[in-house]
Amino acid sequence: MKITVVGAGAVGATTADNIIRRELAEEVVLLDIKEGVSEGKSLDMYQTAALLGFNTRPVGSTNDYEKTKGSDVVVITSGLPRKPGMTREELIGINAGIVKGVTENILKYSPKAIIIVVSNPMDTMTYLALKESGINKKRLIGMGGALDSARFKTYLALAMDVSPLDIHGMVIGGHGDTTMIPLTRLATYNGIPVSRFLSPEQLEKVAADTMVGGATLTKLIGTSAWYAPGAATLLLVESIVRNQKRIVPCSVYLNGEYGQKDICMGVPVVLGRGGWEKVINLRLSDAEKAAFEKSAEAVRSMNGALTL
Ligand SMILES: NC(=O)C1=CN([C@@H]2O[C@H](COP(=O)(O)OP(=O)(O)OC[C@H]3O[C@@H](n4cnc5c(N)ncnc54)[C@H](O)[C@@H]3O)[C@@H](O)[C@H]2O)C=CC1
Ligand SMILES: O=C([O-])CC(=O)C(=O)O
Repeated sequence: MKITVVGAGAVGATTADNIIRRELAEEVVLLDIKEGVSEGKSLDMYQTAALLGFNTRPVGSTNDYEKTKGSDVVVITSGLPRKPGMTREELIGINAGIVKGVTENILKYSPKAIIIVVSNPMDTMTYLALKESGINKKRLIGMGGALDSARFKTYLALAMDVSPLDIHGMVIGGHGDTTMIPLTRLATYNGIPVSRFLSPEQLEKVAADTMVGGATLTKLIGTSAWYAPGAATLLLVESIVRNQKRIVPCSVYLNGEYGQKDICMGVPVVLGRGGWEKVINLRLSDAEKAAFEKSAEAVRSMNGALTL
């Protein structure tokens, strides 16, 4: 097994570090355009092997795609992160060019790779990568819902003062401050609806905090988050590589599912060795359906800004 992570910045390096610690591959290639950075970070990570006890080999590459040859899974994190006060959507101008170029280069050397897109605005970048590459839709997966769901569970756990491990919940829709849909009605505390423990006002606050989860961290840190994004990306990679068939909300190409066509946005999918293997159809309430439609409209209008 060989995995490549493009972009050795905050999210890319954290993702690679998580992957090597879990020994998900023999080799993990970290590629960046900045001279020496991916080589340096890979060597730094490898120096933890003797301390932490793993055998995966991280390899750095300054924009040399030959080194990525034959990768089974590729994670694309290259691109600008937002600054406080910005939306993810404002990154489209620069990141579209980066994601397009990176996808082309990756597929030249790893034509069979499963590609996970992290760069923002993620739903539109996933759509772009799919349209430009023409690869099988099941091999293109956008990471957003895994992170948003982790934030949702964290805020629920904090409000209830319980362990996040006992909370189940999902966020679907677009990965944007106003487009994500925390499914409060379906969230449970080990199978018990969370509405038994929190008031409607408390649940509304949890949902609102979840939606601006990324913006809150960007304001605090000065750039966007990386620990939870790196861990959420690991969840996708692990389910694929180990064929775990986990259900994870991911941005995938919809062709009629959830009433949407020709769009990538977040829905629960089963992840295994084939990529996203099937969409899980939730029975949404009328209000949730309306929120999904509104979210799709916003994502679609962002996609309209692409020159395909
Ligand atoms: N989908 C999600 O849930 C999340 C998405 N993101 C997005 O991920 C992206 C990366 O964020 P950070 O790692 O914090 O940014 P960063 O600035 O720390 O790292 C980005 C890296 O990409 C590299 N890069 C730029 N152009 C490249 C190219 N053509 N080829 C290879 N490498 C290139 C840069 O040199 C830099 O090292 C941003 O677009 C951010 O908005 C971040 C967190 C969560
Ligand atoms: O907030 C951002 O711009 C980065 C991101 O997508 C997230 O952390 O959810």
